[in-house]
Amino acid sequence: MSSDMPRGAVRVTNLGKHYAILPRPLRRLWHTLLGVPPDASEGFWPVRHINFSLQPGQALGIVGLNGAGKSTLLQLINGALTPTEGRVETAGRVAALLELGAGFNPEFTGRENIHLYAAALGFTRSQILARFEQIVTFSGLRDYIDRPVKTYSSGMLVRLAFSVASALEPDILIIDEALSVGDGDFSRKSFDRIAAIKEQGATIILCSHVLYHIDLFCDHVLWLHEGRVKALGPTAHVLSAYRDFLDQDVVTRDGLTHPDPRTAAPPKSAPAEITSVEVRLDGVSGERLAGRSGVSTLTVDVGYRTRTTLPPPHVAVVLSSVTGRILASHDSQSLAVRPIDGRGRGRLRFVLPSIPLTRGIYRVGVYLLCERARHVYQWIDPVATLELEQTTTHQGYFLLNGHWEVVSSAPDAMAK
Ligand SMILES: Nc1ncnc2c1ncn2[C@@H]1O[C@H](COP(=O)(O)OP(=O)(O)OP(=O)(O)O)[C@@H](O)[C@H]1O
Repeated sequence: MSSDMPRGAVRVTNLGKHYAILPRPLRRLWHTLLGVPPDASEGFWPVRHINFSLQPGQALGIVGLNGAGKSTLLQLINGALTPTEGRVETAGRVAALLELGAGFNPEFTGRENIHLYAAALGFTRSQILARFEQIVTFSGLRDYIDRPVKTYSSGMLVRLAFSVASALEPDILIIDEALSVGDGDFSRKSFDRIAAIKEQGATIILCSHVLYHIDLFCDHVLWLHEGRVKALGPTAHVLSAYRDFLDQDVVTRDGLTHPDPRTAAPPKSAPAEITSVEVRLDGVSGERLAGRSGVSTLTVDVGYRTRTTLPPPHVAVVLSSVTGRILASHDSQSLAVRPIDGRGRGRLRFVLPSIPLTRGIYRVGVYLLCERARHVYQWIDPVATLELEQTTTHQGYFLLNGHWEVVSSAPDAMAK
């Protein structure tokens, strides 16, 4: 905690964490018996030379491949890990949702853990009691609150951890991916709460492989690569560079990370799911469709089912290159009404006339989103591939909706 910083501010200076690796048993014995610290060459730095600062109310996204050091960095910021070099300064109350249930004592009940967690953040007993009902209600764990948390499923732990962390008016909220582990309905509520906490002026640090969420919530992004800062800056700039990197790396990366699993089944308790998709190009339906650039009409019909108690969801159609880079998307937020029948079923159609893409192969993906288009219930990407032919010589991905005009037929003055 630093006194010269306003509440919600974060300052990270030359931060690094070193882990010793002592592969040979004899050397391990030597270090253990004599207490000799290993030198820096005998190990590795999961993160090093990290510098950034956040003003109150800023939202920083952290991206990077698996093993890039994201979780290590978040744990250092939260104080769960001690830096080997450099320092972290924070001002105000820091709440973190790191690994599943981190910070909970497994032997204690949910109720006891809520009290412990809140007390550690500086709340008095009466302040905790005033918030207790709200925490339990939000978590949906009333029937389990007096059971030891070691009996909770991973989804239940996430619910409890998020409910506590977010109810305690944090000045700084740190979230590590964990929300994707919760079930669909809870994730949906959680994203609304993060948005509300952000609107109240808290600083947010969010690590996620789902770039859509980073794009939605964060104004700045830090891209970690092999423990070092590869880029740090406004979201649009850094995400664009990171997406380029993922595109180039698509072959070697495959299977190592999961920023774009091509098809995501909804969790078992998903409140909404895609029930049917039909993609047509000039009236012909299928998974591999041929058409004409600037001429053909793309139609995508999406059927979905949702709980009748929920507001109707949104649907988005995403067009990507063959490497998976998103070129354009269009969601149903422009539709004021999205009727669902008595069983929660609905169907929407997206129509794209004179498809404005140049010659090439493109993927069509379909996404089902919550009513505010924050939480993704399910996506299928690709659902179809388009192969477009073109008679003109225009280059790039998009056909520009422009035209040429003759300004003058006089000879070019420069030629004189
Ligand atoms: N306690 C530890 N001892 C030794 N190495 C560790 C320890 N914790 C993490 N590491 C290593 O540090 C590196 C960074 O791990 P970290 O979990 O921070 O990456 P990450 O970017 O969060 O990855 P992911 O996206 O898979 O969660 C990895 O190589 C990991 O194996």
